[in-house]
Amino acid sequence: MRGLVARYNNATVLDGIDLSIERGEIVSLIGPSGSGKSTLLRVISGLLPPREGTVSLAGETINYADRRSLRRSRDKLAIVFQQYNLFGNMNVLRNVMVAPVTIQKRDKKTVEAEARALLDKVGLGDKLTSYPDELSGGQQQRVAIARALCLKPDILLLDEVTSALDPERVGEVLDTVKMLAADNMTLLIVSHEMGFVREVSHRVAFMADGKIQEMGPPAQIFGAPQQPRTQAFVSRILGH
Ligand SMILES: Nc1ncnc2c1ncn2[C@@H]1O[C@H](COP(=O)(O)OP(=O)(O)OP(=O)(O)O)[C@@H](O)[C@H]1O
Repeated sequence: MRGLVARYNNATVLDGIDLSIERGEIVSLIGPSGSGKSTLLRVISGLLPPREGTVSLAGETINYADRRSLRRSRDKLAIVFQQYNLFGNMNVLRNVMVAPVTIQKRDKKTVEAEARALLDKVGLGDKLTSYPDELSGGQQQRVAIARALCLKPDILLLDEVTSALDPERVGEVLDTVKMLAADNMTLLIVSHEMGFVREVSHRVAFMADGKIQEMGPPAQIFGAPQQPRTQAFVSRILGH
């Protein structure tokens, strides 16, 4: 990402974001409420077109005004939201299979085998025929993660995936993400779970006022932050 600027109406929410992520790298965005973390994920995934700047994925600059370019980028990146947005009228297996089969036009049998394997992996192999409203929030979120992975993205964007969960359900979803990390998945994570961020990230970016104020390995950001604003933020959260 280079020089990314985003605005809602006239309010500048991203104010020149430069960030590059290597294949297999796990980068987390932290920062105060309203600093633009979720907006950055929305811009990357094409939900909010950038006003300025560029995003390139595996060497190709995404043209957000061009549907074909956007389609190609959507084959390479997937996003999981705080609200899992599963299709209520489809069972778990169908939820995971529908986009690869209908949008990516992949072979149904192959997709089904992959979907079953992914659901097994996230611990839901016995829930294939359940409907979303028969599952807990944590289980639904794990289905949403399996659904995103079934698209075979190069990078997975995770937007506060545990924020809507009861505290006792947070751990199971974080464990699922840790499993992806162990598989060398490329991840861009927005999370308020600082212990998790510290454990799983290769680099952490501290955002405030629509800018990356400081970026470094977790040991730097949490242990020896360089910028006064990072210091203030970290000492406030560690104080809690
Ligand atoms: N749809 C929208 N319309 C107008 N303004 C918006 C919209 N979504 C977000 N904003 C504003 O953009 C700014 C950044 O919001 P964003 O959700 O990216 O912050 P965040 O860092 O993810 O915050 P949080 O940690 O609370 O989720 C905020 O000031 C917010 O009020």
